[in-house]
Amino acid sequence: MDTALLNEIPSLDMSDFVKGNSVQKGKFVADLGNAFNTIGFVAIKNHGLDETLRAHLYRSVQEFFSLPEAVKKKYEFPELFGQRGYVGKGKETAKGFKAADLKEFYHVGQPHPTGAMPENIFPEEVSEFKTHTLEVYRIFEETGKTLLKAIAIYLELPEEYFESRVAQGDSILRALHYFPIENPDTLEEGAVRAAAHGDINLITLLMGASAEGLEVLRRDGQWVSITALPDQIVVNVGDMLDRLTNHKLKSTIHRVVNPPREKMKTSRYSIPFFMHPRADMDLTSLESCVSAESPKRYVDMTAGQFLDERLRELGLKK
Ligand SMILES: O=C(O)CCC(=O)C(=O)O
Ligand SMILES: [Fe+2]
Repeated sequence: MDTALLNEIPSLDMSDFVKGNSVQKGKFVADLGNAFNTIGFVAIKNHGLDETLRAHLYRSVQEFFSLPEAVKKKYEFPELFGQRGYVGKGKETAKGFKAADLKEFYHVGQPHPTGAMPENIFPEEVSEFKTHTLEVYRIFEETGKTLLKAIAIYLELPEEYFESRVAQGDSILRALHYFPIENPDTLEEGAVRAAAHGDINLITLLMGASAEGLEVLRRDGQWVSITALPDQIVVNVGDMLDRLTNHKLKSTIHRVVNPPREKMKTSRYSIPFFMHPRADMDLTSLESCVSAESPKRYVDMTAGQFLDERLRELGLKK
């Protein structure tokens, strides 16, 4: 299967890996690796997050973003570099862009941090925000670990390779609100919901959003729209896994475009989970991924050093 130029991302069933026989498991590993080696994105079903919890989480998230600005700002702490709590409109600008993204978001991180990461902050006005976000965090941490096992096998590493590196890692659940665009004529030049970017982390797990808009940059330069079906999540490679594998697994550029004019005044909600390792994980490219045809591309760094660099580029850290 040549997945490089598909109009859609490949769709896989995680139960083939978790409960399947060795043939099904092997096929899952090969398909996942092949997709990550080409388009960098897959859709996954039987991922562990049930529909009721997803709906509840969206309800809590929408309730939070509907609060008055002054209340939301109580949860904004610039000294945490946007790593916990609320990050207001106009605060994050994609690497290499001038106009800030048209979004606001809320970050819930590792409930049991080991390194320098701060404790979580929860809004007291939304009674179930904490339980819903932490429950989804816990589930996606497990789903992420399962997928990293498949990735380890694909890379011919021990299946448990990532386990110690992501244990109590710095993953983040990001609840995003792309607010209504009241007057498209006064938008700053080039301002979009999320400008083209690669994710920082190892892998990203994205449950179905409330509206379309997500696009992925295919290797031939074409933007392809993707929508997760209700029973699927979208999973993509982030820059850290790209570095570790010397670009064998590809962190694919993606963006969220503004809606057509007649839908400008509607909100879009989306909730990605960014699977991060612990800050001390060494991202030096694996020797098996470096060769004469594929020379080493990246400077050696730990995950913590790389995150720090990226937070500065995003304008979240001075
Ligand atoms: O909102 C989406 O669908 C994607 C968001 C995204 O790419 C990100 O926050 O990194
Ligand atoms: Fe992203």
